[in-house]
Parts: sequence; C-alpha cells; structure tokens
Amino acid sequence: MESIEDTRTSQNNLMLQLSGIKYNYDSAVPSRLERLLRERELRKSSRSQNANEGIRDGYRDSDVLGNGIELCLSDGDKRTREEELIEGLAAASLSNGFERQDGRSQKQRLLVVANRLPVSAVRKGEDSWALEVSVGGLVSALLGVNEFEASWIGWSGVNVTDEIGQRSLTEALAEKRCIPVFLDQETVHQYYNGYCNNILWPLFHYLPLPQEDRLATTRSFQSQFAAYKKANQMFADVVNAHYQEGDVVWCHDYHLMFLPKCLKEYNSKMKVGWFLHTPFPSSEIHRTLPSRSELLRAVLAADLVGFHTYDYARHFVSACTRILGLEGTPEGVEDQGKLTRVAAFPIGIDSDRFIRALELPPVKYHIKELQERFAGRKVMLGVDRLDMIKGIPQKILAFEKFLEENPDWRDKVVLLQIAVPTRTDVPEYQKLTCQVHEIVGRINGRFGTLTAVPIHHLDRSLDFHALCALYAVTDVALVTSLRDGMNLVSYEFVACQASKKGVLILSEFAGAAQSLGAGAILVNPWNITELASSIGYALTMCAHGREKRHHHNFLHVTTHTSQEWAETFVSELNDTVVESQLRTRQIPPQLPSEVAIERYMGSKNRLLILGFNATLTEPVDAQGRRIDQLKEMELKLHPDLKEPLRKLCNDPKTTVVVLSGSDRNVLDENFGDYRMWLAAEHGMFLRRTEGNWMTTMPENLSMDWVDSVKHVFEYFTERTPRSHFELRETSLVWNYKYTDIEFGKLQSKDLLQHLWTGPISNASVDVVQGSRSVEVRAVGVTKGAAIDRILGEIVHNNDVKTPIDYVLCIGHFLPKDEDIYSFFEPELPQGQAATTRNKIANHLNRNTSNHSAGKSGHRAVSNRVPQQASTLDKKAGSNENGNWWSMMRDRMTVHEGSSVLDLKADNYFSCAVELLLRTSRSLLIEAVKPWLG
Ligand SMILES: O=P(O)(O)OC[C@H]1O[C@H](O[C@H]2O[C@H](CO)[C@@H](O)[C@H](O)[C@H]2O)[C@H](O)[C@@H](O)[C@@H]1O
Ligand SMILES: O=c1ccn([C@@H]2O[C@H](COP(=O)(O)OP(=O)(O)O)[C@@H](O)[C@H]2O)c(=O)[nH]1
Repeated sequence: MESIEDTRTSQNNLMLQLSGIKYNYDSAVPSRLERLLRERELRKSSRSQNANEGIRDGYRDSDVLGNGIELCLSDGDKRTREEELIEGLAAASLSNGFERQDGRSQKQRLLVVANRLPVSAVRKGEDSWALEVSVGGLVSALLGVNEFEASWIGWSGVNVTDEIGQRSLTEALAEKRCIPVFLDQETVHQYYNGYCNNILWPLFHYLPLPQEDRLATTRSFQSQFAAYKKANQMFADVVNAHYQEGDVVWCHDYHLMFLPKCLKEYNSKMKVGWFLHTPFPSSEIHRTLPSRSELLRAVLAADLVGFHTYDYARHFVSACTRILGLEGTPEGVEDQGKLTRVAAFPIGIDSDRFIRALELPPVKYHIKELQERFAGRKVMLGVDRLDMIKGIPQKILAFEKFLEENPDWRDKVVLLQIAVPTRTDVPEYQKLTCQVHEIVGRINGRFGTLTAVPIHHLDRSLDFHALCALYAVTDVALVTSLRDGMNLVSYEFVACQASKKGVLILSEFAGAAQSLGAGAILVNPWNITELASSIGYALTMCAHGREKRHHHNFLHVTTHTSQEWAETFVSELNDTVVESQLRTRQIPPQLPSEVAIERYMGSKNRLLILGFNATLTEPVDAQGRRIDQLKEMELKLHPDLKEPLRKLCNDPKTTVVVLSGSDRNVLDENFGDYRMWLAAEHGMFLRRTEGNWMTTMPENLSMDWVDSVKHVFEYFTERTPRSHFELRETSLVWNYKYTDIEFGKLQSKDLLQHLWTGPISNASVDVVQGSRSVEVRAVGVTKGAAIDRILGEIVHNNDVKTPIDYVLCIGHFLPKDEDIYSFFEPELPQGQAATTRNKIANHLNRNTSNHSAGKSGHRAVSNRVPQQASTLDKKAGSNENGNWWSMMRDRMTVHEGSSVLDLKADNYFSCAVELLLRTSRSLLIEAVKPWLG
C-alpha cells in the first residue's frame, strides 16, 4: 500500500510533468508562513533602512494620504509582484530562500476603495471646493498608511450633477490622491441610507431586520438591494478606469460587498482584497438576510477577505459553509478548487501621530484650558458617532445610576460625551438623537447645580488637536458599544495617556476588547448595574493598578499600528495570489472538448465509461440550500441528458458503460431501456441491458463485517439529523451531505474512529471517505479493480470486430476508485499509473480536470486465442494490486487475432467531475451534442 509520503511525492512528480517546473515543489518552495515571515522581515528592515536614510515620510496634514515619496516602477520594470514572487520561489529551489533584488521594498500602487473618501467636499462656488477630513475609524486608520503609493476611490459625500462641478471636484480631489465616484441622490438614498445603513449596518451589529409593515419593507428592500448592486458597479467602473497591471485593489466595508465580484468579472487577474470594518455576525443572523447568498458569493470573489477579529472571520466561514454549502478550511473558504483566503487583521492607529500631537502648542493650550475648566473634578470621556451601536444611552444611564448611588461623587466627576452626528438622513439615527437628548436633559436636571452639570454633551465633532487634548486630560474613558467592529477611540485614548495613565472601561462587545482586554475593565454594556459599579472602581483605582493596565495597553497600541495593519494585509494579499498560482499549477487542465470531439468523430470503435451520481444526475441546488433532500436522494438521470445519451447508445460504433457505486435497482430504473452496459456497486455487478445481471465479485470476498458496521451506522444515523445510510450488497455508505456541515464532520470523525478501533479493526475492508460520506467495502471492491473484468466481458460479449481505438472516461469517482482513469494510460508502469490516480484524488475539489496521456504510444494487445466463455459467472479471482490488466489483455483480442484495443494516447480522454459542480450536466451535453451532428 502506498504511504502518504509516497502519495505526496508522486503527486509532486506529476505536478512537474504538468507544469514543466524544474524543482521539487514540496521540499524547495517555502510554505506560505515561511514566505510571510520572510516578507515581514524584509518590510521591517526596509523600514528601518528608510528611516535611517531619512526618506520615510511621516503623516502630513497637507497631504491627506501622507504618501509623499514615490518609487514608481518604470515601464520596463512592470512585472507583476506575483511574477517576481513566483520567480523568487523558483529561485528558492536553488538558493533555499528568496530575496527581492535590492532587499528594499518598492512602493506598491494601492487602490483603496471605500464608500467614503478621507475628505468630504463642500461646494464654495461653481468650480471651487473646500475639503474637510471625514470622521470615522476607517478614515483615521487609513490616514496612517504611508508605505504605499496609494490612491483612494470613493464617494465624495455630495451630490454633484453638473459637469463643471464634477470636473472641478475631480481636480481638487486629485491633489489629495482621491478619485471620486459620483453617486446621484436617489442612489445614495437607496444604497447608502437604505441598504447599507438601514439593513446591513444594523444586522451586522446584531440588530434584526425591520419588521413593521412587512410589504413596504419587502418592496423597499428589493429596490435598495438593486441600488446597492448598481452603486457597487459604479465603484467598479471607476476602479477599472484607473487600474494598472500589478495594482493592489483593497475594497473596504459592508458598503462594497459586491465590488470584488464586479472587479473580478472585469479582470480575473486583478489582485482584490476585501476588509470588513464592522463585526461579521453569527451565521444565524446573516441567514435572515434575503440576499445572504448573493452577498457571500460576491465577497468570495476576492482573493483575500479580512476581518478585525478571529470571531468575525469564523462567523463568515461558517456562513459560507452553512448557507452556501462550501468547504471551510483553516485557510479560508474553498469553492470548487478556488480558495478565498479568510483571516483576521486587527486594525490599529497611527499612534506616533497622537503621541507627537501632545507636544504641539495648540494641543498643550487645549490641555491647559481643560484642566482649568474641570479642576477638582475627575473627567470621564465618551467619544462616539451618534450611532445606536455605540451604547450611548446605556452609558449615560449607568452614569446616572452611579451618581444616584454615590452622592459624594456628584460634584467631583463630569462626563464629557462627544456625539458626532452621523447618517442623519436615516430615521433610526434621528430617533436616537432625540432619545439621547432627553436622557441627558433629565440627568442634568436631576443632578446639576446652578454652576455645574454632570454631563457635557456635544452634538458635533472635534478637530484632531482638541480631541487629543481631551484624551490626555481624561481620567476614565467609557466605551460602551453594544457591538463595534474594533473601536479606535479606545486606542487613541490609550495613545494619549502616557502621563496620566487613566483607566479604560471597555465593552466586551467591541473588537478592541480582544486586544486591550487585559488592560481595560471589561463590561457588558447591557448590564447597567455592572457598568455603574465599574465607574466607581475605575475612579478609585490606585496609581499602581492604573500604571500596570496602561503599560499593557500602550505597548499594544504602539506596536499594532495602522501601518502594520495595512502592510500585513497587502503583503498577505500579494502572497495569496502567489499561493493561488501555485495551486493552479497543480490543477490538471480542462478537458479539451473540441479535440475530444474531433478524435471521437475520426475513430471507429469507441468506449465511453461514465459515472452516474453527480455526473449524469441533476446537479444539487446551486445555492447549496439542500432543502429538497428526498428528491435529491432519489437519483435520477438528468432530463437534458436523456436524448443525447440515447443517441450515443444507439450508435453501433460506440459502447457506453455506466459504472456506478449505486445498486442494481437504481441503474435498472434509470437506464433499463437504453442499449448500454451497466456496472453496479463499483462494478461488482454487470449487465448488458439486453441481458441479466452477472456478478464480477472476487471469489473470496468476505462480508462478515457487515452486521457490526451496520450497527454502527444505525447508531450514528439516529444521532445525526438528516444523515442516512445505504446498505448495498458489497458495501455500506453513511451519508451526511444534508446534515449541519460541522456537526456532520464531527460525527464522521467519531464514526471513523469507532470503526477503526472496533468492528473493522481486523476485517478485510476498505474505508473510503467521500467529501460527505463514509463508505465501508470489502477489499477489492473498487471501480479501478473492476474495470478490467468489466472490459473483458464487454469485449467478449460485443463480439468485437474492430479494435477499440477511442476511450472517454468521465466521472465523479471517490479517490479509491480513481485508478480507473489511469487504466487506459499507455506505457505507464504501475507506479506511475497510481501517481495519476493520486493526482486526481488530490484535486477532487477542482472544477473539471482532464488528463490525456501525454505520450503517443499504442496499446497493442497480444494476438492470442481468446479464452472460452466468460469466467464472470463463476466469479473472477481478485487481484488487489490491480495487475489484472496483463492477464485480461490476453483475453481481449478480436476474432481474426488482431488487438481488441488499439488506443493511441491521443485518443484517450478522462475528465474528473467535482461533486458540487453545477456544470457537470452542461459539460456532458456540450461534449456530446456536437458529436451527434
Ligand atoms: O462613513 P459613515 O457612514 O459616516 O461612518 C463612519 C465609519 O463607521 C464605521 O467604522 C468602523 O470602522 C472602524 C475602523 O475599522 C472600526 O473601529 C469601527 O468599529 C467600525 O464601526 C464604518 O465601518 C466605516 O465604513 C464608516 O466610514
Ligand atoms: O470629534 C471627533 C470624534 C471622533 N473622531 C474620530 O472618529 C473615529 C471613530 O472611530 P471608531 O473606530 O471608534 O468608530 P467608528 O466611528 O468608525 O464606528 C476615531 O478615529 C476618532 O478619532 C474624530 O475625528 N472627531
């Protein structure tokens, strides 16, 4: 039996054959992690080199994107980064490592695409504009990114319909390296206010979809979703217009979930990353969204999908497996061989910018002013956009409870709440503003005096300097988000607290809780009592306790910066493309159907071997919903295939064999009235449709194990909802295709472990794992082993006059059965035939794969007298090593004594069809139709 190591080596050998690469893939090419670590090292040393040479450009307020230095590639040097990296990998095989040529990072062109530009435009005249920096975490984070030659594509926040306005705004923005997307008012209303902020934003923060007036909601939902897609396409059009080969396109946030799909449809080679700044909710929440599948699929078009935390990434993968039925792996999500990498990239801030700001005179001035203003009182601070996810009412109510329970503190503490107006056109936000004003008014009325109020509430944003000063004078910062992607305010507060070392009270529902959790006081903002007592705890914390906590947080904030975040994401995106190219090299090529057809037409005696399940049956639900389990379980030949198949079967120059794992009844029902050969239960039973079933089972097949395995399968079927098992004559199959994917997988592991250590530990069986099934069969029950016996019988019965000169083999076969593909390959020694099988077995997830034998050789079968009658009815002897061919070919001669098989390598085609492949039907129809004229 082949060991895993052998398998891997032979697989690699095959890769060599296919791609012509001259190195051993496994041992010489650095792993993804090795590449990323190396890349990180290079980045670090390049950064310190730049710093030493004084060419690193810090943030400059005058240059919004802060990227003054350009190291553009010259035209002659326009190779893509993945080409360089791939070459690097090739070189690595020789040098055991890969280096960039100059060891320094070149600035890579980066197109940042986000709904909002980092500046908002205000029209001052027909062609004059004022640009103000936009508020929000996304903008803050990306302002700190200056290692790239970045341009920003987004909506300018204003409705500009006239040509002069559009032209002049485009010019004004160009100076800030910004490129506008002009959205008309109606689109903004439906896309931004409607779909983005009224549907996706609340849902992603665990606030359910609106329920009142269902019909109206449904109607507006449909038009908003249409506007959302349209807006995404408009963003894509602008990206496409500015894209240059080799650029990295980084799409941001829930506004642009369709963008990766639009971009890849336009140019599949574009390097596309997508990052979500909000939480991604549990799949149970996401599945309530009517457009849930479309959105997931659109995002999966990206090469790399990033989230702030591992939890969000995990939820996304789980949504893809549960809603789309795709395979979730530790790397990401796989869909028919295409991997979308999914990972966590926690954002940070440009901490230096905040630390440096504290030394600026205007900030110092503000600090002094604030200290004087609030002398003798502890300052508590909240800085939030006025958004329902920020938990502002909860925060204020907890503060009220604290004052209520601690009268001594009433004149010793003040809460400054900066509530930046946001999304003011959305009714929910308008309601929230009123609610907050009402609560603040009530509390101030209750605890205020003629000279002082406990809450200072500002409905506006502050400029950067004022904000830094406020952070610096704060004793306790209160972040009470009900859900928050990350929350950068908490990071900014920490960065500005080097001297004061104030305390951070932080909601456990903010992404930041995962990074700053150890240094903050974590709270559940829904628990007002707990929140109120945390305020007391924070206000009275000793200096040593504050210092320890601050030290922990400060270290994190100053090391996990926005610069790091962006570089890591882009580096991983570059590498993902490299990785996917390496994977692509392993995928066998598509079936060259035109060539296959041409050869078919030119041949005289053809043999077609077809699988049944997932090859000739109706494809499973494209959306992966699997709601019609019973219908699907009843295997039926796809209606569209009936006619082409009948024509093929009636062609006297063609022999069709359906070779299936299904039992005889299933094949009888579906193919009983066709003129063909049926091979049931992996070829253990065989019949020509005009005749009776014969058994080809090896003589000494032991089936003693069946009862105990059946017992185990029954046990697991009872405990795994929607699983089922089939008892066949030579095998048992437990199928968990319709179960909860994760539970099904866990159960199958448990089942396997139980089988191996129990009922089958000494039995002569094979356990074959399908993608969602476990099959136990007697050793020797494989299609690969059966094919020669079947062929012998066909040749004998067909009374072959002309040698078979064309073979086409199409199927979705389990790994164990895949040597059926290599059976016809001419002039390959056994070992290499197995190699081919393993190659296919290891690429089950590919779309369709083809391998035609690469050499032109003849399989001429020796010229001997055929054996008399079939031995099949007497039961053929088993040969587990698959050496039957040499014996059987002696039987397979035509009457006049010439070969029965005269197969030029060019006339052998095989094609593996993936289980969930939606195109398996069309592939066959496409392949078959033209042959029929
Ligand atoms: O552009 P707006 O509609 O006014 O909203 C402002 C931004 O709000 C959201 O910010 C998120 O991103 C932060 C940085 O990653 C993160 O810390 C925070 O938790 C998120 O809420 C939104 O995702 C952005 O697109 C908006 O620009
Ligand atoms: O008056 C203000 C209030 C807030 N911010 C910025 O808005 C961002 C808020 O980001 P966060 O991640 O906390 O939440 P988001 O608003 O993005 O949901 C932070 O960078 C703040 O510095 C600002 O520039 N001016």
